[in-house]
Amino acid sequence: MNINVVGSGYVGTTLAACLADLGHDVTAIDIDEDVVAELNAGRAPIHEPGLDELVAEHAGENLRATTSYENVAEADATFLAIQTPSREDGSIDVAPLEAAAEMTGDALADAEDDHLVIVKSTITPPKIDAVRDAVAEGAGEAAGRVEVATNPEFLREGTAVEDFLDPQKVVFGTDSEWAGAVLEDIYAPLLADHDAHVVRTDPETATMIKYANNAFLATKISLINDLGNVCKEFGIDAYEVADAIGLDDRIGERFLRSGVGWGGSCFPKDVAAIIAAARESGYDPAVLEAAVEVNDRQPERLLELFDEHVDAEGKRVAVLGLAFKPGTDDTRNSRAIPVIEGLQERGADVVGYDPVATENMRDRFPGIEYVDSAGEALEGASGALVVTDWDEFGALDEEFDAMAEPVVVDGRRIVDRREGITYEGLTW
Ligand SMILES: NC(=O)c1ccc[n+]([C@@H]2O[C@H](COP(=O)([O-])OP(=O)(O)OC[C@H]3O[C@@H](n4cnc5c(N)ncnc54)[C@H](O)[C@@H]3O)[C@@H](O)[C@H]2O)c1
Ligand SMILES: O=c1ccn([C@@H]2O[C@H](COP(=O)(O)OP(=O)(O)O[C@H]3O[C@H](CO)[C@@H](O)[C@H](O)[C@H]3O)[C@@H](O)[C@H]2O)c(=O)[nH]1
Repeated sequence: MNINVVGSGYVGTTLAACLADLGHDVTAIDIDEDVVAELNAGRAPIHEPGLDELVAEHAGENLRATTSYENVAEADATFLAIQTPSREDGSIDVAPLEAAAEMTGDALADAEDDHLVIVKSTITPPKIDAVRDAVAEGAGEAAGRVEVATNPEFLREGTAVEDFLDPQKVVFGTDSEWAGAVLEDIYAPLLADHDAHVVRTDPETATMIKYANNAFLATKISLINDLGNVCKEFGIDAYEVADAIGLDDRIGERFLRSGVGWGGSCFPKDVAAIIAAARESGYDPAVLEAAVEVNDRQPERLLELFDEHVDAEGKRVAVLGLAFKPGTDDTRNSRAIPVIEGLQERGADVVGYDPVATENMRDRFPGIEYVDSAGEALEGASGALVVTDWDEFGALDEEFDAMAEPVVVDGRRIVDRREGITYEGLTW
């Protein structure tokens, strides 16, 4: 099929490259000229394992990028994978998505053929009408049928390609059999090879499934963090407890790693958005509000543990890990942000290290020192705070010997306790 993907960020690039890999003819549209140039040069504009290879394989063949909406109508369907950032009150800002929807609609004004516009972005159920209106405004009385569907995305950063190509479930939110059939056709090459569950529902329910999914997982982590904090009070290892409760398959072993909390572009934004949407409708989701509160407290707890060992004022302090999780260069809502802020408030000279996320963090904190290895960060440091569970931190050993004060406060249980360092885990 001939498919457009509007927006070439984390989701859009993965989607475009994977659809090309499934044999579709894909046009990626982005307003950012640099992103378009990267894609056309055969490089992924973001760091994601396996993505560079897919883009390199398909660019110039069945994957091309452009800043123009001119040929949108030539495709069978257009995915919208545009950012939906948080506003001050936690609700999502759909203005960029609406703008893209309107531009897509404009491009469909003269369309003779039917065209399905598919919202990949994460939006709360009440916002779907805004996208429908924006598309309809542009498309007007197009000769062909133009409809809006939702198809939320469940990929995780760091394993995006793998998750997209081997999903546990795909969710089709459609208003008509025709729209459902278009989505079935798009996903047919993928579903032929994988026994993923296919959930067929209406557009609003589909987006609620996405929010419920993320809210549940984020709350699961906050719950294990809350329990982990209790464990720490009692001198009990929260990981031993988590491993044991995870054996109960009603609980499940995954997403039970306690530590400095959840960050990233999705959990914080999505939990805030569903809370804001619920409140707007008159309901206060108390458990979700508590999940956010626990999450906000974890970085402060990490810093308080650090205070017990080191007076950071005027000292060089290492922050190991800047990305919100390993495997990505994404620093959006990384727990490293409140940790660095807390260290700065304490008057520390912060030195940060991350294998891939330095440049993104530099935009947020241009004034701190960044180094090229964990060893360099530890050299002369009075303490280290571990924020991201990159495997390489687990292999650190004699690097700790070069520290001025060998204190390690580990927010991810990745560093091994060893002789010569004072080791403190957040919940163990
Ligand atoms: N990042 C994830 O892991 C993930 C996973 C599932 C769902 N989501 C959701 O998917 C959506 C996109 O997230 P993302 O992380 O890929 O965002 P992103 O910010 O990385 O990418 C958005 C892209 O859209 C482009 N863009 C903005 N306006 C445009 C326009 N009018 N026309 C063309 N391009 C335009 C931007 O230049 C940017 O490249 C969000 O709603 C997010 O919540 C994200
Ligand atoms: O046991 C755990 C698991 C995760 N995390 C943290 O939780 C955050 C999110 O991790 P993860 O879910 O692996 O990454 P994301 O890429 O943010 O993926 C989530 O958000 C995406 C965007 O909506 C969804 O598509 C995915 O299904 C959902 O897992 C990170 O800060 C992790 O460090 C923990 O603290 N403990």
